[in-house]
Amino acid sequence: MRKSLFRKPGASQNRQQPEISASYSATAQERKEAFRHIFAYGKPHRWTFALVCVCAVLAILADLLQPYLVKVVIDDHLMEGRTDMSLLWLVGGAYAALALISLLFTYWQNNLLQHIGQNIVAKLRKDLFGHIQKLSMSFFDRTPIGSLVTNESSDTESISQFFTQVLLSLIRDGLTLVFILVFMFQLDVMLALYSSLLLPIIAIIAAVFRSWLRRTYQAARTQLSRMVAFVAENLAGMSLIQAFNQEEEQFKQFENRNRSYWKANVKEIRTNVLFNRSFDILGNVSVALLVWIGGMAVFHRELEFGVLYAFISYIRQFFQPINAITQQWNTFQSTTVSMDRLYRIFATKPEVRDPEPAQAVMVQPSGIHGEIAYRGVEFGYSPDIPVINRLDLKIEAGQMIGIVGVTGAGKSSLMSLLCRFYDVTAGSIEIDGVDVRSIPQSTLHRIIGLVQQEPFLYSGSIVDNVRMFDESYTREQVEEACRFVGAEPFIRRLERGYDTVLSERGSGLSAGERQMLSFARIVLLQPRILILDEATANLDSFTEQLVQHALKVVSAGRTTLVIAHRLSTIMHADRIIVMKHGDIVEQGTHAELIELDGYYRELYEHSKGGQGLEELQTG
Ligand SMILES: Nc1ncnc2c1ncn2[C@@H]1O[C@H](COP(=O)(O)OP(=O)(O)OP(=O)(O)O)[C@@H](O)[C@H]1O
Repeated sequence: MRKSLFRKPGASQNRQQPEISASYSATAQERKEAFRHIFAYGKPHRWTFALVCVCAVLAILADLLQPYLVKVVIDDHLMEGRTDMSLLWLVGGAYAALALISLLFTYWQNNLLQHIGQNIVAKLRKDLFGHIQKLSMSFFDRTPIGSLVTNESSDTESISQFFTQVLLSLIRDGLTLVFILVFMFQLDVMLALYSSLLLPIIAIIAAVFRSWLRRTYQAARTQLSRMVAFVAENLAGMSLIQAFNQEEEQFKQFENRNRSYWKANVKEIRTNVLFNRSFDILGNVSVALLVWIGGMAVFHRELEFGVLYAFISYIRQFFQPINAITQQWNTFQSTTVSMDRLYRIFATKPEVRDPEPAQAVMVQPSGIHGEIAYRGVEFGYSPDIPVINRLDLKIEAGQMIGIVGVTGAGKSSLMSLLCRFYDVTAGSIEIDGVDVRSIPQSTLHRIIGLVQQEPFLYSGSIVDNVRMFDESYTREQVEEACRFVGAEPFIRRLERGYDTVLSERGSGLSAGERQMLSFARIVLLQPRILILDEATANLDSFTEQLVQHALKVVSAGRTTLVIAHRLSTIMHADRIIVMKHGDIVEQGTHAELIELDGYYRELYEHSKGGQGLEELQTG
């Protein structure tokens, strides 16, 4: 059973909890919690992390020893005028071995790290999806689906980048810097001190660029999400755009967004290039100074030539890790935003919760009779706007009840409360005398079956859609259910019959056909209570007859509540409930209500007059 049945997309008035959006910024305490929560994902991999560190250290040492070896050859061999080749061969071999060691350990380090990253992201995605599935409808009311898709895809990916890139850079590049300084001081303290003067200059450049880089990065991300949101909305509403001939206007709007994104991207790239080039310039200036100062020292025989060579190599390598760490700053920025967002979802507790085991009433779905009682029920999506006002209603087991009322009267809300998509703010709802809040939700949702106004079909075969991918139901059972509700003739007409793969949301079928498949689901799942939000789409008279027949066979023997948009559906209901502004204003059979000459009759006459059809267009 899908929880989204009675959800009005974007209709939320519930603003008790802030929406989880890209612009959300966490408090220091929340950020700390977010870090702790996300770091916990790395904990099971701590030994692998340790191995990564070992690999990183070995690879760095192998890299940094190479200039040192050249220094040995220059100072101890060439400058000494020695002609014996054995040392040259030895050092050459050692150089090649170091290069190989560096390659191997870098490869292992990257492999291990990617393995950790993928494991973390897979677990995070799984946990997030599982958690989102348990959240209440109120959460989905205030959270755009697009942003949840982003959470599930790019936010989890950015967390993985944190473990694979940011952490690695901090470890590898941080260690490289330390080792380079150690090597330099070990070679010549004076030159090392001169070189250290670079550190404050580097720090100033990094600080200046840091905020600039962050701003341009964020601007580019904002423009990208604007463009993605625009495309998503447009694709979803393409039929409307075409029907209203809005393609050109929408294209212009897209072009504007596309251009803004392009501009922001170019700016970001330009800033990045400028930043990298500043380091390059600084690196070249440092080498020039080193050549000058060191050259003078070599000239005066105060410094060995090999040491100068090694220094020049080290100073060149010095900028690489600093550059890399600063580059990772952007990734780190987006990671913290993602961490905040994910943590906020994980910290959201379902508002509708299962009863504590001690208070739970363990009913058997098959043993339920289907008697329903609303007792003094009050409800509102936000505390200040009541939707249902102290409502009392008793429905006998096995009855068929029609619910009518103008749009916004509260019909769907009444049904959502029965399914516990939301909890009542006062009063209670009982099934066979048991408060629905005492029944575990998994049991409750097996007791109540839903047929939506726009039945949701998945991309998959007809068989899978009817059995909701639950393979404990056999194909024969599915076919029998479809035959039972009269859906078989139209299924047989499809090219691949029961194996026809439906496109997304079942768009290849008519509204009536989709409803018939929903009825088949009910026959298969056998809930004791059936809620039907009848399709408003004008069904052709043949399909309408089929749907009517299906409803008749499906509702037999179970308590059925029909939110009626067409009078023909509920004229023969045992009782019709007439709702207005969250209250039941009239109830009785069709004949009684017509006789009463009240609100129902008014609606009836109005619909007849307005449409010239025997329909009650209430929805
Ligand atoms: N998810 C929601 N968040 C906030 N308000 C909502 C939500 N769903 C419905 N409402 C509001 O609650 C009131 C009752 O809506 P409800 O959907 O129950 O009416 P309805 O009689 O079923 O209408 P319709 O026939 O159009 O489906 C309306 O004012 C509606 O705007």
